[in-house]
Amino acid sequence: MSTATFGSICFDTGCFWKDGSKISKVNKPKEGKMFVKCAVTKTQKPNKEVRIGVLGASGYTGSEIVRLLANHPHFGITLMTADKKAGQSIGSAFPHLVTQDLPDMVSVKDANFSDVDAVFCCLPHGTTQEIIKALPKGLKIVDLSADFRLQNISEYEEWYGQAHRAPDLQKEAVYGLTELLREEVKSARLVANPGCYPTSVQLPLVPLIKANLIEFRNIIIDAKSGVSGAGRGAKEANLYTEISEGIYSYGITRHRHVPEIEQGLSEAANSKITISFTPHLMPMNRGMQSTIYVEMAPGVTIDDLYHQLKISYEDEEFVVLLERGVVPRTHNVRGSNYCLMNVFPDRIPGRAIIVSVIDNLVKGASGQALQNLNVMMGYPENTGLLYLPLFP
Ligand SMILES: NC(=O)C1=CN([C@@H]2O[C@H](COP(=O)(O)OP(=O)(O)OC[C@H]3O[C@@H](n4cnc5c(N)ncnc54)[C@H](OP(=O)(O)O)[C@@H]3O)[C@@H](O)[C@H]2O)C=CC1
Ligand SMILES: CC(=O)N[C@@H](CCC(=O)OP(=O)(O)O)C(=O)O
Repeated sequence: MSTATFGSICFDTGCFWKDGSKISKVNKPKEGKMFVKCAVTKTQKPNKEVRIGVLGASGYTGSEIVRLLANHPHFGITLMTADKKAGQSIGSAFPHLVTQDLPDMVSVKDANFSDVDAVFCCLPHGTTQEIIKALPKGLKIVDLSADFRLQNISEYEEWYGQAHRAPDLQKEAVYGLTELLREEVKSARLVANPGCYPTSVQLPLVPLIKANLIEFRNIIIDAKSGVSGAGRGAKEANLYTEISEGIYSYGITRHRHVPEIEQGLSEAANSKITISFTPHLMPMNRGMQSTIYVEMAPGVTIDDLYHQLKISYEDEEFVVLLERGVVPRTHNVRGSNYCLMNVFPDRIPGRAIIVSVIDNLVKGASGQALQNLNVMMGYPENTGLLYLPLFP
C-alpha cells in the first residue's frame, strides 16, 4: 500500500491513517497535525479485457493516458515504462495519480509484454521507431510520437534530421485522425497518432478543401500552444520566468508540423498544398488554438463554409461547430477530448477566418490516441472519453 499527503484533508473515508488505523470521518487532521498521511483506496485494477502497456508513462501524454484509462471499462494497464524515472510508482512521478493501483514503471529494455495486448507509445520522436520495431508482432500500437506520421521517408529525414529506422513499418502505419480516417483506423495494427497542431488545423480545413470551398493557396495558420506541449523534460526555455507574462513565436517557416499538415491537406486536395504556419508558446499549461486565414473559392460564401462544417461533423461526438458568431476558447475544452471550431467572415471580401481549439494533451494527443484504440479494438469510440471540460 502506498501513502500520500493531502494537506489536512483526507477525502476518502475508505483511507487509513499512516499508523494503519482506519479513517472513519472525513477532514479530521490527526492530533492537530497540519498534514496527515493516509493509505489510499486504489481505483485502477488491471483485470479488464484488454491489457494495456503505456510506454513513457512518466511523461505528460503517458500520464494523461493513465488518467483517462481510470474510467475505461475495458482497458486496464498492466505495464508502464519510464526512462530516468524507471523503478518509481506512477503516484510518485505524478501525485495526482496516487490513487491508481498500478505496477511500478520499468525501463523499456526490462519490459515484459506477455501480459499486454495493446500499447500506447508516448516516447520522444526519434526513439520510437527502434522500440516499436522490437515489439511483439501481435500487439496493437498507437504511437503518439511523430515517428510514423509522414508517409514519405525522405521528408521525415529532412524535417526530423535523422534516418528513418523502420521504413517497412512505415508502410503499414495508419494516420489516426479519427473523424476523417475512421475506416482505416479500424483495421490498423499500428496507428500514428496525429500531432496536436496538425489535429487542430486539419479538422476544420480538410472538409472545406475536399468540397473545393477554399483556395488551395495562401492558407495562413497562426497557432498557439500551452507549455505542456513541450513535454515534461526540464528545459531552460520552459522555465516559468521564460514563459510567464509573455508569448513568442517559434519554428517560423521550419516547424516539423509543416510537412504533416501539408501531407493531410494535399491528400484532401489531390494536389500539393503549401502553407504558412507559425506556432506560438502561450503562458498556459494546456490548450491550443489555431486561427486560420483562407481565401474562399469564387462565388463561395461564409454560409457555405459554415454549412459544410456542419454537415461534416453533425454526427461526431468530439468535433463541435459552435453557433454562428460564438468564438471558441481553449477554456472550454480543457481536460476534454473536444475540438470546438467556428468560421467568421474577414473584413477583406472573399476571405474567411477559422478558429479551432483543442486541449493539446487530450484531443491533441492522449484522448485521440484512446479514441483510436477504441476503434481498433471494436469498442464505442467515446468509451472512457466522456470527460466534460474543466472550468474555470
Ligand atoms: N505534449 C503534448 O502535448 C504532445 C506530445 N506528443 C508527442 O508524444 C510523445 C510524448 O510526449 P510527452 O509526453 O509530452 O513527452 P515527455 O517528455 O513528457 O515524456 C517522455 C517520456 O518518454 C520517456 N523517455 C524519454 N527518453 C526515452 C528513451 N530514450 N527511451 C525510452 N523512454 C524515454 C520519458 O521517461 P523519463 O521521464 O522517466 O525520463 C517519459 O516517460 C512525444 O513524441 C511528443 O512529441 C504528441 C502530441 C501532443
Ligand atoms: C509547445 C511545444 O513545444 N509543442 C511541440 C509540439 C507538441 C506536439 O504535438 O508535437 P508532436 O506530437 O509532433 O511531438 C513543438 O512545437 O514541438
